Amino acid sequence: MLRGALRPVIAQTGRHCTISKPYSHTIKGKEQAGAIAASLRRFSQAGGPVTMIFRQYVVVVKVVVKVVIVVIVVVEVMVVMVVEVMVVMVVEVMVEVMVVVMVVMEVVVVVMEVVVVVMEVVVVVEVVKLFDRDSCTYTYLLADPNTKEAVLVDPVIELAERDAKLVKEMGLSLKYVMNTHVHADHITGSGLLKKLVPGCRSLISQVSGATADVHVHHGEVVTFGKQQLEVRRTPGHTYGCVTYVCHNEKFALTGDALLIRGCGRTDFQEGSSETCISPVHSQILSLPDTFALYPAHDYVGQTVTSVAEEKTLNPRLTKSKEEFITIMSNLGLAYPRKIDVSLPANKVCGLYNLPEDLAAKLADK
Ligand SMILES: N[C@@H](CCC(=O)N[C@@H](CSS)C(=O)NCC(=O)O)C(=O)O
Repeated sequence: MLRGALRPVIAQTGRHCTISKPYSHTIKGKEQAGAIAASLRRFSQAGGPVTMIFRQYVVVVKVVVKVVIVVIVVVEVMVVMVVEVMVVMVVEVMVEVMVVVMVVMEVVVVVMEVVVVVMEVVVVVEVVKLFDRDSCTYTYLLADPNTKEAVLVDPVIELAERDAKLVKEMGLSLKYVMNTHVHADHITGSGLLKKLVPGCRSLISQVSGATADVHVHHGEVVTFGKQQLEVRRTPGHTYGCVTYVCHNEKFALTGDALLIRGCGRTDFQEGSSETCISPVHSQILSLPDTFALYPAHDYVGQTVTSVAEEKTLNPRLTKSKEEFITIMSNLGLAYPRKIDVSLPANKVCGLYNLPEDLAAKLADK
């Protein structure tokens, strides 16, 4: 279609024909254009002043169109190439990033696996509970399974051989034989165990006033293998009472300062109901609720409690100081049967003024 292509035809008055306005026609194809051109040519030869420039005009338009098409094709090809190159580069970068992320994740997984294995191997403390039916005393054997180093807390002299046998059977290296306080109801096994298990050392708080190889103070840490027990003063039952806290494994050995649903009596050995309740709250019941609490005695068969339980259910320690003092002055407990032999013996790790059978046992070793 070449609509308007003849507009520039110049029309002037001729001899045979007058074209009074610009010729405007739609030409379809070369044949029609040729026919019109021929008729105009005849008209011109007849004297009509016609200038035919439409052919050139069509040629120019065709060339321009072809150039434009070529340019479009070239641009199209270039754009496709550039896009392809960019897509390839982006995909390559994404693949590389994903590879790096996967490598990092694998490293993190390996590190976490190592941490879990190390924690399993290092952090666990074996707690073995031993019981003396006569005095209702709990003795605790704590061991680091990694290094095999162990400590024995609150042993009873009559059962020292049982404890020494267990230590040997378990292949443990007994570092300390220790007490939470100077006991009034039984003679400690510390002295005899030092003989039965050579190399172990006796340990008690400085403020207890008892002799021992090692004296500890409030805030100090007792170590065995990779394990630690923090020493916390909890006076009240006796002046020298301490609690041993194992933060790693979230438990505490409370001695007689806190018993399950009760607490140690305060009517002898510099005991004091006035000073008892405050340290029990600040040093034991201030631990996280989930901490397990292991007492030195239980008279009704209970074995373990927790901070949460005792904070809410202990019938003595949940009371006000005044109510607590009243309760403690009315316990009506009988004087401990063995107090007269226990106290002097325990002042020297169970090595003084022993009953005949125990003295003989000790002499044999
Ligand atoms: N009957 C026992 C002694 C019982 C006793 O008095 N236990 C003490 C801890 S050992 S000194 C205690 O504090 N008890 C508190 C309680 O509420 O029971 C014996 O004769 O050995």
